Amino acid sequence: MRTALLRSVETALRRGSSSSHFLRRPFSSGSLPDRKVAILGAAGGIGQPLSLLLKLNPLVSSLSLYDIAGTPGVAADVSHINTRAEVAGYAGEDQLGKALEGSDVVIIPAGVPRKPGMTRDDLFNINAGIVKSLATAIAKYCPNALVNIISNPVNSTVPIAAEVFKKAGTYDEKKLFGVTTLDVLRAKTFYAAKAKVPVEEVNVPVVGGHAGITILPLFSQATPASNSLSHEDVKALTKRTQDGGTEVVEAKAGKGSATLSMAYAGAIFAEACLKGLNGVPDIIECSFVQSNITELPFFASKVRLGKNGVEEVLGLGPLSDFEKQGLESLKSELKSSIEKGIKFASEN
Ligand SMILES: NC(=O)c1ccc[n+]([C@@H]2O[C@H](COP(=O)([O-])OP(=O)(O)OC[C@H]3O[C@@H](n4cnc5c(N)ncnc54)[C@H](O)[C@@H]3O)[C@@H](O)[C@H]2O)c1
Ligand SMILES: O=C(O)C[C@H](O)C(=O)O
Repeated sequence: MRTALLRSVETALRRGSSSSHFLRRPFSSGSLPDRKVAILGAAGGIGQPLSLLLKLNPLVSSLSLYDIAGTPGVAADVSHINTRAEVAGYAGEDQLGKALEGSDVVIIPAGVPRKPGMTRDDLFNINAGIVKSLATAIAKYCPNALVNIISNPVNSTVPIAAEVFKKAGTYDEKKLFGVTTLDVLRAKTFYAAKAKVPVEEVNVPVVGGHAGITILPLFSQATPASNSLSHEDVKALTKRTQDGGTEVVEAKAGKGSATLSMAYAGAIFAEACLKGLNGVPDIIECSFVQSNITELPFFASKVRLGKNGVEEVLGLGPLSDFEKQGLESLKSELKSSIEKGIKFASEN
């Protein structure tokens, strides 16, 4: 019974990952290297299911769960699952250093989520300070870790972390990522339903940023290609992908934003980082990173992950006229969100 359940979870997880090795070996770690993953905000709506998914991942040997409160309970709970990762819970700022020391990957889902009617930028006033203080601790305790930022507004929180690391003298642009994987999952899911193709075979790059029109799915590059989609269909799919987060926020009616799908997306992206660190070739995911593929200093696109983090930021590829227009329209909002983050980090 347990085996059958685990098998179906593994199969689902494997299908979701474009790099397709998710949880292939749930119980045997073989000769896998030791890898410590820290989750900051681990007691939250995303943090808890993300902790569970990483506890199931054989690439993780040590799972460090940090939050301002509640993590001893989450850690005790997931630690009873009989998989490789040793779990430790840390609560409160005085334990943050211990939580971070020796981490290979740090994932940050700490901070407040949206309520209906809010934009992601409305979270800036609270979350900017949270990300800044967590980035300061990362610079001190695990400056070589790959950092995966989930906390919104991602278009600003990633530049904030970059500034903090620059000030601390630890910045390595290859190691800082804004997690945009959920945009990709949404684009894949919505496209598969409309184009009537098997969802597990679909790939769609999503570029730009992570808020409203800055989220730009490139359906002209979707595979398998579909010639049954009209221009109106592509416009509607684009809009639904851009509004995917809001769809969940409204459905949750004040109880927060995407948590379960985000945990899954975060687990896929963290696994891609771990595989890259472990030397697995051809690991490609979309992420919001320092970039020179446009004139903007940070931009989401496909990136190749490797032993040092970002090995290569891949270009946009051929765009349809509609996508070219979308790209031009997103630039001013994305630019000002990036500048807002940089300004905050340099003034505070
Ligand atoms: N990148 C994305 O695609 C994406 C998707 C969904 C949600 N998000 C964002 O993720 C964030 C978290 O969402 P959630 O639903 O899990 O929220 P939540 O309120 O359920 O959980 C947030 C957790 O962060 C903790 N926290 C607050 N300050 C902290 C600090 N200084 N150090 C450590 N932990 C701290 C809280 O105690 C809480 O447990 C939000 O900003 C949300 O907008 C991003
Ligand atoms: O929409 C939100 O506020 C959360 C997240 O950014 C998402 O895309 O689900």
